[in-house]
Amino acid sequence: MSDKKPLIILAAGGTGGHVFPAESLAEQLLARGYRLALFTDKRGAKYSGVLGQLETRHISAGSVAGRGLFGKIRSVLSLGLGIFQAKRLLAKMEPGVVVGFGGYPSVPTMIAASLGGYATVIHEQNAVLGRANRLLAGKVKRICTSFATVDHIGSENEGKVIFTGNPVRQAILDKRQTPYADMAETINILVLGGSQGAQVFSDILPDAFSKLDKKIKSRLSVTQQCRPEFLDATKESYSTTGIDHIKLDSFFQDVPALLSSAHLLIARAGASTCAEVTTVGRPSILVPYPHATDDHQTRNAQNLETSGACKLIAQTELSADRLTQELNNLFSDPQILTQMADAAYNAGQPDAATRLADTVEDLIKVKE
Ligand SMILES: CC(=O)N[C@H]1[C@@H](OP(=O)(O)OP(=O)(O)OC[C@H]2O[C@@H](n3ccc(=O)[nH]c3=O)[C@H](O)[C@@H]2O)O[C@H](CO)[C@@H](O)[C@@H]1O
Repeated sequence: MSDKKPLIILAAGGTGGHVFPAESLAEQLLARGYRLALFTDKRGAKYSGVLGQLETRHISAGSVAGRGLFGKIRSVLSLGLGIFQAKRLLAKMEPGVVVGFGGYPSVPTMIAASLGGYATVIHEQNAVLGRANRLLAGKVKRICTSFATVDHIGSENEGKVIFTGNPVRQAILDKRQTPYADMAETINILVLGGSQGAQVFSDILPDAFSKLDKKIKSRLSVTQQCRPEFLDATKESYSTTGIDHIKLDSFFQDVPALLSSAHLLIARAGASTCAEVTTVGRPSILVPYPHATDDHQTRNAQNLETSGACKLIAQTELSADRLTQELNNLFSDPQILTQMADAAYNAGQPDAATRLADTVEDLIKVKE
């Protein structure tokens, strides 16, 4: 048998949520001496970081849920072409394992890989199996999950499930060592709305903060991500609140540092946000984006709520008064926040990338 380690193919593309875990796994596998290739669609052609350095093949892909009859026909044709392209490439490249990260760009490669009898793994970032992964679950060898409980896996697939967690970037992992800070003077509140920002936080938070008990309000320092089109209006709303320390931006580059110094995170419940707040171990109020596919953000947040790490407030129940009440309660007894911070830390999965890499490696060993 040759000493050369087998090639591993990563099938990923689309939004950051599907691409970040692929990046973390790539770093782990390269460090273990594996050769890697990336199969992605045209939109994923230009990745920075480690994925950008991999041998890359473009595979035709189309959303299975294409719109209208014409859209559906085009999607099916793109998918068919993608399966054909992937099948030929796989036969030529002979990978040891093929790993998919959800999203439609991964589907043709994963279908071709399972039809070809290759060892296959999918990783799911949310607490509900996404549509693409649902299509693949019955066909692959392993299903790696980011949460302890995940919907729509199907009882027939339970035996393949490995709870690895959702890998986060190294800068977030580095902050896991920083203890939750005492609120001696300033209370740092960080507000994040996912990668796009969330209008609801611009609409409600200035009012909610302005009504807080005076003793709490005078100590507040708020760092809030806003959608770019609401930056000016949000600034205006804060101008009458009497809160001196307000920092607004449409996207913060230093989330690891901001999260680490936060006493409370108020955020949407996207997969990476949930993974990051638990890795660092900070308490949170999560308001799931109500239109996420299959309401997966609510299920993500429920997983954290069950472990005592967050307070979940549905957007339909979110009002300035409700939030003021929650915040007054939380900040009047800092022990609650400390307990939530501990619970978040305990729910964190800092070894997610390692466990994902172990799962891939184990499949190679099984094959040998
Ligand atoms: C609206 C929507 O459907 N969002 C989905 C999208 O996540 P979406 O990308 O919206 O949200 P996530 O929470 O997964 O990721 C946000 C990322 O942006 C970073 N960040 C955020 C704000 C900022 O100012 N700076 C910054 O760096 C966060 O640290 C995090 O790493 O894909 C996820 C994974 O499938 C899903 O769980 C989400 O439901």
